[in-house]
Amino acid sequence: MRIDAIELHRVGMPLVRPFETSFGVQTAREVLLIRVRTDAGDGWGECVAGTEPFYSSEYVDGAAHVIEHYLAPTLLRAPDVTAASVARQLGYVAGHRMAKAALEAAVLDAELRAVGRSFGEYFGATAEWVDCGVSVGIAPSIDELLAEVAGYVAEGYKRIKLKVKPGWDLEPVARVRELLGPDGLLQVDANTAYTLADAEHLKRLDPFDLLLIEQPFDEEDIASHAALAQVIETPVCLDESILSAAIAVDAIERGATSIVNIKAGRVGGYLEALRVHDICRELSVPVWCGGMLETGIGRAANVALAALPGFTLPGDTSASGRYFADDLAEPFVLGSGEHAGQLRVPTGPGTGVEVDEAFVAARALSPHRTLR
Ligand SMILES: O=C(O)CCC(=O)N[C@@H](C(=O)O)c1ccccc1
Repeated sequence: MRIDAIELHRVGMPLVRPFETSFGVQTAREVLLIRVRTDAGDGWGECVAGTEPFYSSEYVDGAAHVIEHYLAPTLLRAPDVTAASVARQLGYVAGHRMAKAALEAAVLDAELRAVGRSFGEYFGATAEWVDCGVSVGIAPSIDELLAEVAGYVAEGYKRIKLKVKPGWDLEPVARVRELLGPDGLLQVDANTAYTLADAEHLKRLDPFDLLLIEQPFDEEDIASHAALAQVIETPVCLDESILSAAIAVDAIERGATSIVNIKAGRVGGYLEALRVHDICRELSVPVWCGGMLETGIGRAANVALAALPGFTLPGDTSASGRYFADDLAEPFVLGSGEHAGQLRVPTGPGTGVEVDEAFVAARALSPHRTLR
């Protein structure tokens, strides 16, 4: 395809409730959306970089800058661009995986819409519905945490993930385990808030039969995660550390992770996410789909990804209403009956969602940029 223009849209989306993690509190998403205009039609992609460089080194202003000054000009100059060529064409720029992923996703959306294929069909999805978990932030009090969790259980979510940090871990986990009962699926996410010195403390989570403990240590400290895995029963799962399929293999082979959280934006795009899925499947390592508070664009793509056979654990593919009162596309709503706690995999061309351009314009934080 020839890319004629690349649009950058900055949209403000308030969260239905504050979302607190070990690295801060979010009350809104400032999301960068990409629309590519090609000779085969348009496509939308979503950049998962947050407003601040706290989850990773990427942040939305940086992503917009590197797209405007490096990545978009390269694709606009190229005589032919396909989703499969984007990573190679942009490889001369180091890092900036979330920015690259947004462009690749937009190109993939345009490419697949042009031939009437869905993301799910292109990825090799084997399910029509995916099991959904939900991520629960650090709460002002235990009672407020329990009320929020009870609400999600009532909505049918298949798995609860609690954000933890030093001082907010054992008691919240104990109380939520009590609320869920012994069979409820429960896991925790530390977002690098601990160090190996906390190993004995983290071992005290073992009696609560957690599915996993996610990213307890610094994203570059693979060795400490391997050491922790030797002393605790709870399986260790990496998120921030896993930037590519190659790093996933290294972490798995070093015993640092026995379950992998896959986020397309973190690894540079959905095509690399497929490679992570495939290598984890070969190594018999379960994966699940992480979330970055995506709008309907990224949420649709994540649900399609989560429909692959290696995604055997419920992911953070929650209903749109978990985060947003209104979304830029038809909201994702949990199924009922036999599909309780599940989201249906979109079957329309590309992501399968139609972006409400009036919504995007109305929520624009600044005039959109059109690069040619
Ligand atoms: O369900 C979601 O989309 C959010 C899931 C979630 O907890 N995401 C966390 C994470 O550390 O994985 C996150 C949120 C915002 C920004 C970065 C990371």
